[in-house]
Amino acid sequence: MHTNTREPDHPDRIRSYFKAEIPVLIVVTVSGLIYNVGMLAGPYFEGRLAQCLYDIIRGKAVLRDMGVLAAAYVAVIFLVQLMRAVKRFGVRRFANNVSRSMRRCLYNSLVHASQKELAEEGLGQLLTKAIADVDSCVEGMRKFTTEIFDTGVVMVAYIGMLVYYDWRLAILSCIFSPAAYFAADRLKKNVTAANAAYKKSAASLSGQTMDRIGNALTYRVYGREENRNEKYEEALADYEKKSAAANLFEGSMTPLYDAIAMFGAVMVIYFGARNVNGTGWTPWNIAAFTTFLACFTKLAVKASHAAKLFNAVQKASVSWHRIQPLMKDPVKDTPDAADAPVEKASLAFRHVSCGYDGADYLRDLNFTVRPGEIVGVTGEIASGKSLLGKVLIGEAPYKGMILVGGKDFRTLTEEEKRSLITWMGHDPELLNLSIAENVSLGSPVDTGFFLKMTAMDADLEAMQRTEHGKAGEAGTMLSGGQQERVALARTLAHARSVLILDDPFAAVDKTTETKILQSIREYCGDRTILILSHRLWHFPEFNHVLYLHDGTGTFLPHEKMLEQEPGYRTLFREQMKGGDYDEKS
Ligand SMILES: Nc1ncnc2c1ncn2[C@@H]1O[C@H](COP(=O)(O)OP(=O)(O)OP(=O)(O)O)[C@@H](O)[C@H]1O
Repeated sequence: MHTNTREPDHPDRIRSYFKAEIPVLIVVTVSGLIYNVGMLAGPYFEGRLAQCLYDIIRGKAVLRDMGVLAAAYVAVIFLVQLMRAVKRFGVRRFANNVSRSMRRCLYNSLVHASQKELAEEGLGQLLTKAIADVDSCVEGMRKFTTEIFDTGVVMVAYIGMLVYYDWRLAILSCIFSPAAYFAADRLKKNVTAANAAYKKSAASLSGQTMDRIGNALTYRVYGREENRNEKYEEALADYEKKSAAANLFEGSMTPLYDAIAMFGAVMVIYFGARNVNGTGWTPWNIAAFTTFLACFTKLAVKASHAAKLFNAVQKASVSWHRIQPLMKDPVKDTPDAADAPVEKASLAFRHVSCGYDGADYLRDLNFTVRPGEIVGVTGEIASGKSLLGKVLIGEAPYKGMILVGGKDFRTLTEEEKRSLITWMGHDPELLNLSIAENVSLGSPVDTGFFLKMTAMDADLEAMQRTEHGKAGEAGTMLSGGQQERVALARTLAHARSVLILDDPFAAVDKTTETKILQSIREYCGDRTILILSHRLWHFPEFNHVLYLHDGTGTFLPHEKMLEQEPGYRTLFREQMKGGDYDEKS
């Protein structure tokens, strides 16, 4: 959708969101001031009308005076209400714009969050919680902006009016509002706690829902549906309970504040009557009494809103603190990488150690791969092949030094990393688009060429489909091997200087593997290539082998590796006997 809104300069600062909306906030301020100061017209005219009626009865005024007063009243109220509509529209617009900015920021942040982070928290939970927090934060900002005028400005105006009429009675009658505030403050902890519990429960419920949908087949096949249903019902019951508690707290606050604040009304009626009788602090007529009482009643109602505002701001600030770490400057996509020239870049590891959660799974890796070279990386299961790839896309931490094209990897920006390194992981991550769109990702590339490179052209022909056919949700309209080859075509279509392919041939037969590898060699002539694989068929043709074992790596040409590393020798010989390969070729 087209929008004129400015994005906040610092998405992690709440002030920035207000700053980005200054034009809208100016409209809100002007209309808000007119509306709220205009609210005094009500009590003022009501007082004047009551006085006029009294004067008519006593013969001191005529009906026409009443008519003029009433007409002026209606005109002023019309203007005031018009300003109210303008202000409301402005505040809504402000809230919508902020919500859009925050959601965009959140989406960007989640898209760029590390796989590890997402896997640990659970995407469903993270998303639901974060969206609920954005909503509650924006709602707090909206209420704050509204109430600054509808409550703040108008309360000051009403208090000014009360002081003007009788300052002593003003103090006496208003003392009850702070008491309502005090009650609000005492209760805010409960409101916050009930809300936090409600959000946690909502997140857990959506996690369970996603789990139930995503793993439906597994539950059915293994007869665990009943079990899951029970868990789901439990989560649902918990959600209902927490949601009711949160709503109850919020809903019961306002009547309580109103009741406390209304005590002041008793003071106004008692001491006001004395003023009219001439025995109070200030001599009053009927108009003064009516205006004072009307002002006071409106003030009391506003005071209860102030307590509500307090709760909304409190709730918003709790939510804001939770989402603030996700509100980062948006990571910009690289300008079409498929178009940018690919520079030759070597890859060098110098005393690199890496792992997860502070542990070094691999230690002291040292090797250099030059442009045009292919290195086969292998090792036993869970030896750290994928870890090596993850390090090179910034998904796993490392110590030591990695040089890409002579530049320290650590000092590269996200954009620079993406313009140098292309990675293909285990999960094809196909989008629910056409096969061709999955390859191009919007870049003007010859998708047919890359699909041919990965031998997908023959499959499409056999299926009597074209590259413009759908890949299905997460690629489910294709077989596992086909999904992998579409993902490989995508990687090749966007290949930069360094290409890391993590198990690219896991689901293809030997003939196809040979054919694809041949195409890669021809197309990727000057690129630096790392093939992480446990299939060693083509390793003798590679420039070097990196054999991962015992928490470190040996880097040698294949023949030397066979001589020096008995583990590698065994792996290779086992496979050459045909044990690990299908023998379709
Ligand atoms: N996100 C993670 N957090 C913590 N440990 C992890 C994580 N991912 C992998 N590991 C562990 O790191 C080790 C290396 O895993 P990795 O996937 O790199 O091995 P691999 O050689 O590619 O395995 P395979 O041959 O099965 O593909 C394993 O012990 C694994 O359990």
